[in-house]
Amino acid sequence: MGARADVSTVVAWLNTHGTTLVWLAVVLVGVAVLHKVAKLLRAAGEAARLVVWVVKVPFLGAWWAGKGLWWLGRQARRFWRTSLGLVGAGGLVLLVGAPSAGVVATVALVAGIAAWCWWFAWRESFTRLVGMPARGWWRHWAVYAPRWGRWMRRLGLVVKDVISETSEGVQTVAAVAVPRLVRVHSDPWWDTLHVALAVGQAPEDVTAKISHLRTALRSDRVLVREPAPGVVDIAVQRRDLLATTIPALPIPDVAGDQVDLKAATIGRTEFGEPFTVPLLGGHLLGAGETGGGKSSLLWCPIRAVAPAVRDGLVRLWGVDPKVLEMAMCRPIFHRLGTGPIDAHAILLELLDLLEQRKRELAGAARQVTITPDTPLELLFLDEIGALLKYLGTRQQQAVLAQLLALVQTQGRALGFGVAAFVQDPSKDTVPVRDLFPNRVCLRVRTSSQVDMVLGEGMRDLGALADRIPHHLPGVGYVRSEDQKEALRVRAGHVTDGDLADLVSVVCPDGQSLNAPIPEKYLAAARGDGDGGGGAGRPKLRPVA
Ligand SMILES: Nc1ncnc2c1ncn2[C@@H]1O[C@H](COP(=O)(O)OP(=O)(O)OP(=O)(O)O)[C@@H](O)[C@H]1O
Repeated sequence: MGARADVSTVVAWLNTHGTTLVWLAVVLVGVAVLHKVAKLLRAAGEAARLVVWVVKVPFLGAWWAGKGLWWLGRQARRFWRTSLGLVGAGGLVLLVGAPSAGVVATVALVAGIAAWCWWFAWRESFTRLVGMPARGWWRHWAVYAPRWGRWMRRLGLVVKDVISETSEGVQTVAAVAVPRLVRVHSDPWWDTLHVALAVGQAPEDVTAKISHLRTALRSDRVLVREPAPGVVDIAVQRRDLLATTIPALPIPDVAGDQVDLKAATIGRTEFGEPFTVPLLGGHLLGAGETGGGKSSLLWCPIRAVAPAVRDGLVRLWGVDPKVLEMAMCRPIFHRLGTGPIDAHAILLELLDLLEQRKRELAGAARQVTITPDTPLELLFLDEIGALLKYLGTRQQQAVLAQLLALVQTQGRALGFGVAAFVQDPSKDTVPVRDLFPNRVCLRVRTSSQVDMVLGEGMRDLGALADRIPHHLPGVGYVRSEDQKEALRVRAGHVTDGDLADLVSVVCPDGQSLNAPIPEKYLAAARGDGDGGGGAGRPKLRPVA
């Protein structure tokens, strides 16, 4: 009775839940089937991937091989000398077989002897054709290339392709481009690194790192130039060409009309080239503290044009408040003065000549031709600061500055030039400073004085005139109208003997070219004349 009741209970339960059980079973079987199918598919996928790889590998191999060949081709083209050498050597080995050690040693010995003979007999051509390229190649690969990437990264001279950047500043960088060191040119004094900039860089980025480059390259002097768009030359000084005194250059043994008045050679640049200054068509300002060597900037240009002075194509006018310097060569000066009254009188006379030349040339020419009738009138002002700031009254100084500015602004095309020298180059001392297109900054006291002389930012570009040591008088930096960066230069050292030579060349028969300043101009300068015929020009009161 009890057992029958149990069975009927189970049947009743099954009647109620049978469908559910069937569905459960179906689901379980479904899951099992799916699991099986998934396993089968995975196995098939792996097999398929394998098939894909089997097909892909040859293509990938071909792709990488092609890429490698392309890279090799580019390297072979870039380093064509090395490539040709390797091909030649390889061809030789193929033709005659590998040489024995004895043959290699003999060839090396013969080549060494031949090179030595070449060097001994024709040093210049050997240096140019063998020495410098070999040194450049060696320094490229042994010195610069191994460190190049590291230096560029540390100096921040790389360009990053930033894909994204989080708010915390974390960047995702796809690639880093480093400026390419293309070639190194090397001579005994300088290495010049030709660098191709990366896209995203400007030459100014490199210029801004000059100080850092000096530290990295362990060099006293680094210059950056832009020979072509996207390319910079970084010149690294290895030895200083200006470390030893340069004797005064010989006075040119030529006729006066052969003298180049637009480029008088007065010394040497840091690259061993002639250091020239334009005397016709340009005014020159030389600044430097006491003992800086300003006298060489005075005498070297005069020595350079001495034959033209002798032949009457150049006339020298001088004002020297210190008296001693120019008096050494009084006979070669057309006029020579010492104080503000003399300076004033000389400027009045020059302005009269200038007016006269203006009248003669008006309508006939825009530029004077230098002849004995219309010579180059060169005015030298030693210690212009004394004339414009320290001597005389404020009014006298102001008038002198005004007259000088007139000569400077109107005289260039008419054949009038001014060369002035000063210890303190501030505007306060030399208000006409900006009227000198050519400037030389010898050793100065402060870094700000460098920019005063050479122009804004020139010290940052490497013109460290405030760091010129005391044992290098005559060394300075020059910036002329057509140069962006300042060049380091040294003027020749002019001794008393050289000055005596100068006088004997300019006045061979012993006759002096010097004449006193005409009284009418002196009277005008003192305030008791009519200004030398220069109506309307400012007059000076007598010096107290
Ligand atoms: N180019 C040069 N090379 C080597 N020595 C030089 C050169 N120029 C000048 N000197 C020497 O340096 C010293 C100072 O030179 P210099 O008298 O020209 O200085 P300075 O700038 O005119 O000074 P100051 O303003 O006090 O007259 C002198 O002994 C001179 O012989």
